[in-house]
Amino acid sequence: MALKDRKKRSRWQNRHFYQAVIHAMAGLVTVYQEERNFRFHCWSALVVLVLTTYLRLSWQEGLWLLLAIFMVLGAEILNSTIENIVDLATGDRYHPLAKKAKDMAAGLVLLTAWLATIIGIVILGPKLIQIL
Ligand SMILES: Nc1ncnc2c1ncn2[C@@H]1O[C@H](COP(=O)(O)OP(=O)(O)OP(=O)(O)O)[C@@H](O)[C@H]1O
Repeated sequence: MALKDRKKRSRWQNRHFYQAVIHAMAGLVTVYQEERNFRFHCWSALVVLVLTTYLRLSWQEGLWLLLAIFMVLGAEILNSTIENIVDLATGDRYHPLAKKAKDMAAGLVLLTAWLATIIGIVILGPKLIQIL
C-alpha cells in the first residue's frame, strides 16, 4: 500500500473520485468568478471557436487552436493558484520572494499568450486575409 493511501485523511479531503471531480469543477467556477484575466481569456477563446466553425478549418488546425486555448487557460489557473498561495503565506506584507513568485507566474501566462498568438496568426491569418 502506498504511503499516500495509509495517510489518515482529513475530514475535508476527497474520499471518492466524484468528490475530486466536483471540487475541480468548483475550482473552475471560482477562477472564472474571481479572475478578470481568466474571464477575458474564456471569452476570447469563444470568439476563436466561433471563427473556427465559420472558417471551416481542418481538424488538425482546430486541434492546434484548442491546444493554444487550453494552454493559456491552464497557465492562468496556475498563476491564480500561485497568487492565492503567496497571499496566504504573506498576507498584506511585502516580501521580495512573494514578488518573485507572482512575477514569474505572470511571466508564464505571458509566454503561453505569446505562443497562442503565434498559433492563431499562423492558422487564422491566411484564411482571414483570403476572406478580406
Ligand atoms: N506580498 C507581495 N510582496 C511583494 N510584491 C507583491 C506582493 N503581492 C503582489 N506583489 C507585486 O504586485 C504584482 C501584482 O500582484 P497582484 O496580487 O495584484 O496580482 P494580480 O494583479 O491579481 O495578478 P493578475 O493580474 O494576474 O490577476 C505582483 O506581480 C508582484 O510584483
